[in-house]
Amino acid sequence: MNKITLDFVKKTVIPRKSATHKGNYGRILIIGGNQNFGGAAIMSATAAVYAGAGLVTTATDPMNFTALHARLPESMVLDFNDLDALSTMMAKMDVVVIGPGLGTDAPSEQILRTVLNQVSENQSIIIDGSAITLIAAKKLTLPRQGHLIFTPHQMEWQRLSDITIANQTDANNQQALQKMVTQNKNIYLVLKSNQTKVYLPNQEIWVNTTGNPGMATGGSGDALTGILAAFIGQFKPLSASILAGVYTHSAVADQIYQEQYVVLPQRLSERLPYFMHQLADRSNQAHQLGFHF
Ligand SMILES: NC(=O)C1=CN([C@@H]2O[C@H](COP(=O)(O)OP(=O)(O)OC[C@H]3O[C@@H](n4cnc5c(N)ncnc54)[C@H](O)[C@@H]3O)[C@@H](O)[C@H]2O)[C@@H](O)CC1
Ligand SMILES: Nc1ncnc2c1ncn2[C@@H]1O[C@H](COP(=O)(O)OP(=O)(O)O)[C@@H](O)[C@H]1O
Ligand SMILES: [Mg+2]
Repeated sequence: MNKITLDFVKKTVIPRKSATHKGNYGRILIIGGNQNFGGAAIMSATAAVYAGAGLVTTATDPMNFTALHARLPESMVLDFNDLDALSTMMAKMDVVVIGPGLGTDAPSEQILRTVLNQVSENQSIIIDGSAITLIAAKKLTLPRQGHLIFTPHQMEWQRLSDITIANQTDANNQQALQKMVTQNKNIYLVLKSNQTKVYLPNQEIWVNTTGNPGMATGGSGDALTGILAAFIGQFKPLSASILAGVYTHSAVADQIYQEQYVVLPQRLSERLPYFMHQLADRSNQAHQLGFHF
């Protein structure tokens, strides 16, 4: 089993080049946040912005526009009920997150179907939360094109794979993935738990080495989706960006957990730019990230 370590992550999160602009660091679309779960979309978008995404647009229920603008003016907004506008926007995006707080009612399903139908070859789609629950419940067909990154927690993976949590062994999980590969051969599985594992299309399995129970609070997974989107939009190759994102999310949480009983996702996002600065700091030969601020 491969372990995601700090040295590995430092090879992926590299210093920025001078002759670049926001268009070089990923156009990200976050789709989620219905009238009950607006916070999920806001936490995902916040993490994406703080993890360095070049441009972030949040497609959500208009009820959330004011809160989102007030908390995160860096994000543009779109009414996710306007399916034509959503389709047009999808076509311009490098990375799409669908699911945080999307909900599972009929309008949510229409939004998800619209998005799955629009995925193009070079896009990466992070499929989380309600989107996973809906794909499982409605047996939706996966897009043939694009890179699909599923980020279920164990219960969501149970719904999608039909494997009970107790039986989610590597062998069983790989078998379920093989069935999904008949629909799309570029499927990545980030199976979240107290010991998150990442299953790559080349059959490698990577286990995360960071994380703590302070993260067991609503919104931690929403923040992960934003970090993954931002990393995929900025760094290469795709597999390394996913692994680095998983590590960074929990490594920042570990720093907070040294001082705080619970790791609030908003606090986690605030620290991302500091942590990434340290990761990319080539003068820091000691490879130590035990700083406090
Ligand atoms: N502030 C917000 O707006 C929030 C919205 N959320 C959204 O709410 C929707 C429903 O997601 P939920 O995950 O809350 O509900 P789910 O019903 O999908 O899953 C939660 C259930 O799974 C069980 N479970 C078993 N193993 C687990 C594991 N390893 N990690 C987490 N749960 C595990 C839990 O005990 C619980 O019964 C999603 O769209 C999600 O994005 C959540 O992210 C919470 C915060
Ligand atoms: N006890 C724990 N130890 C380590 N990581 C945890 C623990 N509990 C939760 N996490 C992490 O927090 C995140 C929770 O994701 P998720 O359940 O989707 O949250 P939400 O949907 O509320 O945002 C995952 O990244 C998971 O690995
Ligand atoms: Mg979740």
